[in-house]
Amino acid sequence: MADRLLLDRTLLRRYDVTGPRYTSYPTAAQFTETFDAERYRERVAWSNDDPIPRPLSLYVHVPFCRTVCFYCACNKVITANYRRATDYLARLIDELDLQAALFADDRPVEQLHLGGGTPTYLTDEDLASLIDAIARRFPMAPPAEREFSIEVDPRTVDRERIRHLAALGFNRLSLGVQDFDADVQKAINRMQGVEATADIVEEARRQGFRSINLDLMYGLPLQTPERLSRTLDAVMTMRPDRIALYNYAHMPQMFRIQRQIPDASLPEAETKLTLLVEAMERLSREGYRYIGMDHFALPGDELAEAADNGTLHRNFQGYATRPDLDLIGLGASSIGQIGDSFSQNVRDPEGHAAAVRAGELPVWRGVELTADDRLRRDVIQAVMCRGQVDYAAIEARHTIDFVDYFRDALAELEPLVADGLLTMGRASLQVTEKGRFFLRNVAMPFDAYLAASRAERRYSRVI
Ligand SMILES: C=Cc1c2[nH]c(c1C)Cc1[nH]c(c(CCC(=O)O)c1C)Cc1[nH]c(c(C)c1CCC(=O)O)Cc1[nH]c(c(C)c1C=C)C2
Ligand SMILES: C[C@H]1O[C@@H](n2cnc3c(N)ncnc32)[C@H](O)[C@@H]1O
Ligand code: MET
Ligand code: SF4
Repeated sequence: MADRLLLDRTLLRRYDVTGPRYTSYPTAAQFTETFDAERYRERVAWSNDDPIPRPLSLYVHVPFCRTVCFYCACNKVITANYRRATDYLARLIDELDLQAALFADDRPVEQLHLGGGTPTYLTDEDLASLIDAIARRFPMAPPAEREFSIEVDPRTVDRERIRHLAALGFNRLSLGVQDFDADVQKAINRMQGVEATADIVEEARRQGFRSINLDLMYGLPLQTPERLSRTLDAVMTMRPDRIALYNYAHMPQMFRIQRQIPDASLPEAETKLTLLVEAMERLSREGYRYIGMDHFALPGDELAEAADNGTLHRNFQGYATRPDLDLIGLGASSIGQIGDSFSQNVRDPEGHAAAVRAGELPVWRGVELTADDRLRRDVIQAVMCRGQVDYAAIEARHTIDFVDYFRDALAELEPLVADGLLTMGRASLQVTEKGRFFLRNVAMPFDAYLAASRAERRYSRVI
């Protein structure tokens, strides 16, 4: 790998257009209500009939938080009333009953992810009963084959709680940090000490967690290159296996709470570029590999190895190392993927509760992939995960003539070739070192839905 990052500010400006993040294709914007609970049940039945039963991945959404962070774009409910969590947990168990009845019993749970909101809003006892409820209804893969991860708000846990999470079988952690500067923290309503965070990372290491991720953000109010640099000093003392560095998407018309962040407190476009470039250069100097999009990993981490081996995959959690698990989404707003279909639950906990109480799956919307969707998904995955598209491989899987089918897309990519972001041969296209930072710009011409959704301007910018 090049020891110097080829991040070019001119190119960053030129390619800062709006676009999806391709955690799925089609993206959630293409989900419709014609895909309902009935269709979901049908898809699960088909998936049970596959000759090789696919193992399962479970995502459980826990929407509660004690306090609100002003930047937050997640689906969450801020409450100090723990009864809401108790009630929600009971409804999750109702939903587990409905789901477990659909799946054949030769399909073990190999992956479990608790996300939010704040899963650690739940007490140790309630987290234990949630895991227990899952294990009573689904066969669990043997411990060595399990990947159990949880999003942890460091402000809600201590060393003892980390030991408890390890005892429950969790082997991966993702910690929210964002920025350690006190002024930035005040501006985002998230006070969080370096030492408490470092303690948690240390305890997680001691407990043998396989991978520890820290979430950081750039473009936050009052953030300066100096402040972000000091945050990175602190982060480097912890040396997490993975780092997610998200671009703060400020969309106050869509996320009301962001109105607490005055526009004037946000860094200007040029400063934001400096924040990104300097942070990326720093992470690179510190030995982190750039995986793609917002993700970095230390060499040794499974994500970095998958990137090297070309076995990386993209899913709703970002990048992943395993393909071909069927994903069951549980809880409000969660997304599932069964074979060639996606589905999403209703967004609000009340709607979720009403459905499962009535004995109905809380499916809100979804999509079944057409042959064209599957083809384009394959190409977009190749771009996002390997930075390379081998035409013959795609042709073999989808019986098309690549150059003929994607004539328009390839023409749209010509300017990117001219800018040195990719090379195009007769048999393949290849993203260059310089182009790695613009994966979604390379993927976008292959997206058949983009023209329409772009008109609605619903996506955040690349930088
Ligand atoms: C972990 C929580 C997050 C979820 N999404 C995001 C976070 C941090 C980030 C995010 N999601 C959206 C945007 C804006 C535009 C973009 O980059 O695509 C950002 C920064 C899209 C979005 N998320 C929700 C809504 C209503 C929208 C806009 C409409 C759309 O594009 O479909 C709410 C929402 N976010 C998350 C979930 C599970 C959820 C509820 C359905 C996760
Ligand atoms: C799950 C992670 O998503 C990130 N996150 C939360 N809200 C936003 C936003 N508006 N823009 C970008 N990233 C965000 C935080 O880093 C959090 O830890
Ligand atoms: N709520 C947790 C935190 O902020 C996890 C990331 S945000 C969904 O730390
Ligand atoms: S960032 Fe995490 S803790 Fe903060 S409001 Fe969003 S979900 Fe809750």
